[in-house]
Amino acid sequence: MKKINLIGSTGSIGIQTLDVIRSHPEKFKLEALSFGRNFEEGIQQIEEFKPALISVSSDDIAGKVKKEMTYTAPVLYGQEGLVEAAVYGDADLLVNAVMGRIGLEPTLKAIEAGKNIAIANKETLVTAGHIVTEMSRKHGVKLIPVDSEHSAIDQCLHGDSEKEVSKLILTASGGSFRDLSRKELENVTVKDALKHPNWNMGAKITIDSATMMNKGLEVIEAKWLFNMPYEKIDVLLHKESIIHSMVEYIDGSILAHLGTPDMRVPIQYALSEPDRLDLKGGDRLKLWEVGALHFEKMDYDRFRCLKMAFEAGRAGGTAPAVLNAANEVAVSLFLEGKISFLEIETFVEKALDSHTPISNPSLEEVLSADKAARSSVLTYLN
Ligand SMILES: NC(=O)C1=CN([C@@H]2O[C@H](COP(=O)(O)OP(=O)(O)OC[C@H]3O[C@@H](n4cnc5c(N)ncnc54)[C@H](OP(=O)(O)O)[C@@H]3O)[C@@H](O)[C@H]2O)C=CC1
Ligand SMILES: CC(=O)[C@@H](O)[C@H](O)COP(=O)(O)O
Ligand SMILES: [Mn+2]
Repeated sequence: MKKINLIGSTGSIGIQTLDVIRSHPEKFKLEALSFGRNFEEGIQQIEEFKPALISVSSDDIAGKVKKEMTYTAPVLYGQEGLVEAAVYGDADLLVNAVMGRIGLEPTLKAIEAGKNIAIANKETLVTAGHIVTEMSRKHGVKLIPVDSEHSAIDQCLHGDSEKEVSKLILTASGGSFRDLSRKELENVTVKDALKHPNWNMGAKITIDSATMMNKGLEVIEAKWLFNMPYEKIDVLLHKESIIHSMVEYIDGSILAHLGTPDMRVPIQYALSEPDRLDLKGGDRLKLWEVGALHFEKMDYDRFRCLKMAFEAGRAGGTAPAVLNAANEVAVSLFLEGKISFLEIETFVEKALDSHTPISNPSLEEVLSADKAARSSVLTYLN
């Protein structure tokens, strides 16, 4: 029986993680659970899974939970509570399904506590990949990808040596606006941006897919998860999201991972690897129904966020933390209707232009670059 701590339980990845746990009660047990503000979803999860520790974003939500729950367990809140939920008890695995850089501290603390990490929270690896990977090596814990592309690559690699790999090929759907020109992007709405063609995900990552920043963050995530130089990471436009990613070997062979766009597949694999379990429910891929798969070379002028992410990744040091922090703030401003879609990339570009990266930064230097980038983006509003 694998014991699991889950942070971000009420989000898209969190809910699907609980679905996997629910469908294999003989394999998985939920120990601790953390969510933010979604009380309705959270209280149902608490009553169903009866975790031994709960954490929420604030004191007022914690009060509501304590009043409503029908058994006794500690209910913590805030950043401290989030960390406590991540490191709780003798869980074997932390599933990090929170959105954004807030996932960094619980990840580091869980690594120190010797927990393997199933990581959906890509912002953590983008912000401080060098620290997270170094600490996981030091403490002998595994970083198991949940992101569909990285799970696909992990499954293709199957432990193969880096030396035999010539390229990791990340596929990109193109997001909600893939067929629009840059001119047409000037007036797109939040509502339209939130309509991803293939995946049903949280709001922030759906906007990241539309700007192609998601793929940029994934390039940096791949660099850290697979210890690959940027020269060996490529992105290919593939509008069907059927091939989740590929690995090209030095002899020219390419291995690809295919499946329906269903995040329960990589989530379940991250929980059970190296074993595979039945996927209960969900469609099987019927290639005769799909008919044809399409591929296009990436246009870096059209998708400038992807270009910026490659540049920030290559610059290294604190640059990826600034890219991520500026993007988190810009996306939330867009979702609040305060800036236009194209201003997301303009704001991120400005934050990167005004930042001089520090190489091999400490955690404090990373967090201070992150904080400064968040404040500077707000000043671009006026
Ligand atoms: N969705 C997907 O299919 C994929 C997502 N990812 C990555 O996984 C991560 C999660 O994405 P997704 O599930 O879409 O995001 P969602 O926005 O759907 O969910 C985010 C979760 O984090 C919780 N949360 C937010 N703030 C806090 C806080 N202060 N304390 C505790 N919990 C908090 C939210 O709680 P609440 O809602 O209760 O406030 C929610 O449970 C992201 O990094 C994303 O890039 C990667 C691949 C695919
Ligand atoms: C499901 C998942 O992993 C997302 O990151 C997805 O890949 C988004 O798709 P695109 O960024 O390719 O549009
Ligand atoms: Mn992905």
